Amino acid sequence: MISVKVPASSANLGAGFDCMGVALKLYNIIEVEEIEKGLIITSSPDDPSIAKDENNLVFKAMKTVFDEVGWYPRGLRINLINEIPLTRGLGSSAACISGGIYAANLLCGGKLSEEEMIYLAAKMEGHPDNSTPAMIGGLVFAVLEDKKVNYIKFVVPSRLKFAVFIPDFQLSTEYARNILPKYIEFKDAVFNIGRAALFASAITTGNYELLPAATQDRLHQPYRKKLIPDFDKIVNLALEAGAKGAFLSGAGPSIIALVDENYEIFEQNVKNVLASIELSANWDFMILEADNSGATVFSVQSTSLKR
Ligand SMILES: Nc1ncnc2c1ncn2[C@@H]1O[C@H](COP(=O)(O)OP(=O)(O)OP(=O)(O)O)[C@@H](O)[C@H]1O
Ligand SMILES: N[C@@H](CCO)C(=O)O
Repeated sequence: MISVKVPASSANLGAGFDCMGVALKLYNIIEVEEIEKGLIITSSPDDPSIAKDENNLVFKAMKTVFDEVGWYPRGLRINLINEIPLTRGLGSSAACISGGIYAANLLCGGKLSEEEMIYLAAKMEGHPDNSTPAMIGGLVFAVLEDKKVNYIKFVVPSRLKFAVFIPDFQLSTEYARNILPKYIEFKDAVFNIGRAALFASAITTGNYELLPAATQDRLHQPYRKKLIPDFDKIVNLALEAGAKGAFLSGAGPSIIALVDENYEIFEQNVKNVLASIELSANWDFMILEADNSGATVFSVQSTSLKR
């Protein structure tokens, strides 16, 4: 059996719609083994929305690898241990896709290179901003091209923390993409490219004072925040508590605030305010660090049946 650990991820990071994302220290574990025949999928916690047949996202991701390399297991057992909340903007689908591809590649003897796995994952997800950090960790700037992903990985220092606000409702990426406009104004495109460039420079040089300006966005948040009634309240409380920027995580509904080494004061301030204000949803709150490793194997027993 092969056990793979794959991190959550937060995409967009403000202005970097579909091209910036960071892996976070919150994990799903994917255990896979070849069996004589059939497909057995188990999951804990067991969520009824997780398919237990060929429609399961981890299985689908594994199958893209088998199709690519032309090797198929006789049968397959998959066990999923899920820590990443589903459909909350924390890269649960990318973790399934990148983790599934990574595990399948191990099962078939490592026929694909890292670049090939990164490309397959981004193609399956449709954009590379969650799948690439889920695969290789770190904060990633990535663009999906015809046959490859062009990307740069930045190793995030532990000084930078990610305060994550997770509401008790789901918002599917598909729905949150469908409500975006087909066209945007030229000035809004200019607004975002300047901030995305500023974000890349600020984050890689450690100039965190620029982050509040660099995390502004006009491409997706103005539309998506209508689906998240508490959005402005959460962003404002995070900024007032000392965050260096706060924005929608991926397609939402979770919100992420960037915090530096003073995070303990920030955490206390946020907890006090969250307990005292009226919100329309219940919000979980946790402070995470970036994961700089991505998908990793943490146990390999006998991998496949003897042929
Ligand atoms: N552990 C899991 N096992 C199987 N399928 C999963 C699992 N986690 C997520 N999925 C699938 O992915 C879907 C959620 O993907 P979606 O892209 O909508 O949200 P997300 O990936 O959590 O958020 P975002 O892409 O904004 O970060 C679920 O409806 C389910 O089909
Ligand atoms: N960039 C993607 C991330 C969610 O998967 C979006 O915002 O729709």
